[in-house]
Amino acid sequence: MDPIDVAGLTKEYGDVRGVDSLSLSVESGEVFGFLGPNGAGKTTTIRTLLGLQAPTDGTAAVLGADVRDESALVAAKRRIGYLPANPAFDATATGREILDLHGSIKGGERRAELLDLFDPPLDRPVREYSTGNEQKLGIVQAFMHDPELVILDEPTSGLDPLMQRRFEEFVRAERDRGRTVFFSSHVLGEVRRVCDRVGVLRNGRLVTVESVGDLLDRSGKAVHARAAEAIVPSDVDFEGTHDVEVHDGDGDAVTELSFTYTGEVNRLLARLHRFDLVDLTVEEAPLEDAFMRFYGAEAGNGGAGGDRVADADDAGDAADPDAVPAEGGGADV
Ligand SMILES: Nc1ncnc2c1ncn2[C@@H]1O[C@H](COP(=O)(O)OP(=O)(O)OP(=O)(O)O)[C@@H](O)[C@H]1O
Repeated sequence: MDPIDVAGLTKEYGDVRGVDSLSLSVESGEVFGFLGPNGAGKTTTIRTLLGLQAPTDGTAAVLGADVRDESALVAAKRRIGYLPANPAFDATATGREILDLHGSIKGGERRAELLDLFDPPLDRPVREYSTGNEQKLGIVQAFMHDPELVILDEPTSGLDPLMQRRFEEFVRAERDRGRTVFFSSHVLGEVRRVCDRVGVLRNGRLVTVESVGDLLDRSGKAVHARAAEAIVPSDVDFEGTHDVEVHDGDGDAVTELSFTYTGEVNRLLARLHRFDLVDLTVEEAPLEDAFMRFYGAEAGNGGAGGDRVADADDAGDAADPDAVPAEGGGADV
């Protein structure tokens, strides 16, 4: 049985369908990215997988435990790490107290190692934490009991670039240790760097599941060339070229040329060989282009230079029942 197995999962909030007939399997030892525009149903799916809300229809199982079977799920969650979208830790507790509590419930054999990597200020109360420090505490909390499966809702939101990269490296190393990681994201760069497969959700429905490699192949190459001769778009109208743009060049170039190419690079070079080129770059096309096709019109704009495809709508999750409680009880974290 796969670590995450979902079939026909539907979650309705009154008239609103948060997730609609979702079927998905996440395989052991893979990093699976869960993407979609704001309101697509990512958090709904994740909270349902953790048993924090009951499905309206369909089935879902994590590490073999049916999410409707409370005792099986409580047992399975000891082997699962979870980071909610907005971790609502007890604001009066220090980071150390929160980790102590979590450790007493689930264990904490990797706590020191994780604190070396992600170093929240442990002796300060969480109410004094910045968003990024709270997120770092959440990451330590999610991984410190060395879970087999880790489910993360936008794990890098609020992290600075150094910490984001550290997190990516850490997740890749976890995958290499055979761990399974499922996380939602709006950040295409991290998805490309870390994930083996991605699923894209839109309006509660899964629109695609594919490997990142296949997505990149389909996205093609971004080609930029500068030529010392006049070139018109029809000159590069050969198989595999898309979105050709031609501009007047400056300096030693007469023409600046750019297009997307989906095909074999050797064939491209053979075709370009006849031009008097002064410069040529062939690089991976931005993944945004592929994702925008799936996201559709309602998606936000990734923006120049950025790799977020839609801004996270931090609506808040203050009443998150999965937050580590302040004191006593709360075995089901
Ligand atoms: N508690 C709730 N009550 C009513 N509607 C809800 C509730 N939670 C989510 N929804 C609705 O369900 C749909 C899916 O929301 P969800 O939060 O799962 O999306 P998301 O993909 O996580 O979005 P984001 O990227 O903005 O975090 C949205 O239409 C949302 O308004």
